[in-house]
Amino acid sequence: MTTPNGPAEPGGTTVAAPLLDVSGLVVEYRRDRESFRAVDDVSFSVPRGGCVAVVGESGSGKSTIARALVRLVKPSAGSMVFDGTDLATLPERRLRPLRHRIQMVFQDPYGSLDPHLTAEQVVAEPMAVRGQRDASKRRARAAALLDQVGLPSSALQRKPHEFSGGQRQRIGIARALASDPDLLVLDEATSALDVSVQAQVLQILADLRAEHGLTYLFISHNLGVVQAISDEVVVLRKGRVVERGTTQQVLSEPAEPYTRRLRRSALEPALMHGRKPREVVRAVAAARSAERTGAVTA
Ligand SMILES: Nc1ncnc2c1ncn2[C@@H]1O[C@H](COP(=O)(O)OP(=O)(O)OP(=O)(O)O)[C@@H](O)[C@H]1O
Repeated sequence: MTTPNGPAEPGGTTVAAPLLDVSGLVVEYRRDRESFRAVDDVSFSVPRGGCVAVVGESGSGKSTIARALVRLVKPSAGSMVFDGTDLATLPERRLRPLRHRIQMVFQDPYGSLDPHLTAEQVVAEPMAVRGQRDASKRRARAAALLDQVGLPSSALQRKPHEFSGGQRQRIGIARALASDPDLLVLDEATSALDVSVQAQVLQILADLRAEHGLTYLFISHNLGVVQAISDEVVVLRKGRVVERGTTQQVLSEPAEPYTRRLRRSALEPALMHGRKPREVVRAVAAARSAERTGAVTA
């Protein structure tokens, strides 16, 4: 028997269906007239309100999974069931009403913000697209969202080039929230930021998740950052999942040599459980700096 939330277990308890269930996903690109599998039989699921990280070296297929989810590329096999609907095979016209529910936040906020619009207009735009005709309501909500990501009201009339990288990323997050998404796909969303700013943005993301019950798919090559934000980790290598589990388990006792290598490059001293995002990110920075200067870290 199933319920709207998922199958009922014997004894009457309900197992909540994941918000996103990716199964046997294959994405191929054409290269030199041949087909190349960038994502090869990948399966994982993201619980409602959870944060699952996809980690792996450059070229392992992380962004391709994100692109497939918003159908910038079409999978050649497998399913991506989002809240009961398989996005992999859905015709475009049926996909359209779902699009606002999955929002991407990219690495380079500058490239994705219209330079001619003010911060307020950038954040208000998705509301107009979704049919909010009342400009004063759009403006009020944009101001509230920018406030939630820690930008002052004096920021409302400024244009993207007048902001720092971290502030621009906050605007990108506020804009994503303006669509009322269920799932945020964060593709290296903090990678371009310096460490203390990265910590602030991670803290904002953690707070927003707690407050709004948002669900995150967090794509990153940085295990320190992943440890700060995610509950579960999927480790990708050459398009295939090599390991998965809770963040604590995978990062503290990686089963695969590949994951151990990734972990070493993220610097083990920084892997300290139970710490707040900003503490972990600072520890990563301190360890990196110590490594550069040859100092020994505890
Ligand atoms: N449009 C494309 N056409 C052909 N090959 C592509 C295309 N986009 C990505 N690839 C290849 O697919 C593989 C996976 O790329 P992808 O960008 O998903 O990796 P990634 O793990 O996100 O890497 P990075 O961390 O460097 O962004 C790589 O070998 C890449 O060169």
